Amino acid sequence: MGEAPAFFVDNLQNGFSNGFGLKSKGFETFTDVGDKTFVIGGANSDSTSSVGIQIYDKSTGKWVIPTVLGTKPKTCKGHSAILLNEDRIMISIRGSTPDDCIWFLEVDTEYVKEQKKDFGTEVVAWSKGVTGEAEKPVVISGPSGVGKGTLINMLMKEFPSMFGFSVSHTTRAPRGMEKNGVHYHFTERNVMENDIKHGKFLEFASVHGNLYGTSIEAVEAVADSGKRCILDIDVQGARSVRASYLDAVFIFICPPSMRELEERLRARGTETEDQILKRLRNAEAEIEQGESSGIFDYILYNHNLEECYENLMELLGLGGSAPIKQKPSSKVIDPPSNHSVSKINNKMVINCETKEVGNEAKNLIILDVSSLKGGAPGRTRGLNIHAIDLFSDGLNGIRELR
Ligand SMILES: Nc1ncnc2c1ncn2[C@@H]1O[C@H](COP(=O)(O)OP(=O)(O)OP(=O)(O)O)[C@@H](O)[C@H]1O
Ligand SMILES: Nc1nc2c(ncn2[C@@H]2O[C@H](COP(=O)(O)O)[C@@H](O)[C@H]2O)c(=O)[nH]1
Repeated sequence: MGEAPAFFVDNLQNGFSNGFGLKSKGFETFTDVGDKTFVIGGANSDSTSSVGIQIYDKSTGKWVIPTVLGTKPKTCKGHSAILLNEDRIMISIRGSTPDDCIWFLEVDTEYVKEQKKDFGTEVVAWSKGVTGEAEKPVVISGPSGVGKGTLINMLMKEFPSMFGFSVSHTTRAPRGMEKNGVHYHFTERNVMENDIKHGKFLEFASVHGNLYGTSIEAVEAVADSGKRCILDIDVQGARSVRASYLDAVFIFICPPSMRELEERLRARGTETEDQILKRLRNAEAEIEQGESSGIFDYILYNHNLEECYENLMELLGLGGSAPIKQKPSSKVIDPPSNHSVSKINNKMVINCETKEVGNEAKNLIILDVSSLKGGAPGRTRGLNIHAIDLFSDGLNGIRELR
């Protein structure tokens, strides 16, 4: 398979000779993939934002700074790197928090290949490794004023440990009671457009004259918390999500009539007359698409709120006695700063040695990577983690971490 060895570069100081003519700022790893060497850490990092990446192309003898996509790890005080399946590098971050220590840098996955075509540059993409799998997100769409927010609030109130809301970005101004980061991330248009350009959004659309969008991070953060993600987005957004990597359930909420919709919008009292008229004009096209476009798995009619809520719960498998959701156990994996990594078939072995007076202990963390799912630009899920404690007198115990 031509696996590259795990490299460790400890305590490198400025200006060390690394054989590449690369000025080191410390903590780089070098991973060969074909005729490219991926240098991770130090040299290209701007010290505050993230771990830097440079590529040395052996066939041309040139350095390339790639376009870097996905959620990036924060600057770290060292890491180890090992190549997985010739298309991604697994990185374990030293001395990191338990839920932040395994990362993947995709260098030749399908996603990266596609992005290379779009950008016309070298591209690499980060994703964070997490254990377990996420439940299918639920996309809820429907015309403005139909009652989407009301239904979602009821669901979140009744099942707070089960559902989490995907907080969208928008360029519209906050309404009276709306809080930044809770109801929306209220954003300047140029900032949002720049983030869209850099691939941070799962979908976005111009809705009633403002820009709205779901960031990849908003959806993944809910899944990370062990909850099922709910998205409240318009029909254009639902179409984009349908075409994306995200496997979701799509529900369209329909009003009993246009007249009733108008009454609800007016009674809510949050829009100006012009805005109400604009929303009502858009509603007609949205209802037509919601009912006929094939985007949606289910249509719910919100005539009577309680009935509609019952039907929504039924669809989500919460009818009758709802299952009690157990929070997934926290993933206790926290490699110390002096760990090393090696690869045996589909298992990554992180070797964490601790030397105390009179007691030499070896702690092996085994990462089974045979069932990885997802990946950049979201998360790499399905890591399976076990820890083995070896003491000087031999095998002491195996702890199942999940
Ligand atoms: N079945 C119903 N019968 C009567 N009023 C309802 C019903 N469902 C919701 N409403 C009311 O209609 C108004 C609009 O509801 P809501 O704000 O939830 O709509 P929305 O679809 O989230 O709108 P937007 O897309 O603009 O955010 C609210 O005042 C809400 O209380
Ligand atoms: N495509 C997206 N549509 C979104 C998103 N967040 C909200 N919305 C939709 O916008 C309208 C108006 O919302 P309002 O809060 O201004 O009343 C509504 O239909 C929402 O569903 C998003 O991230 N993407």
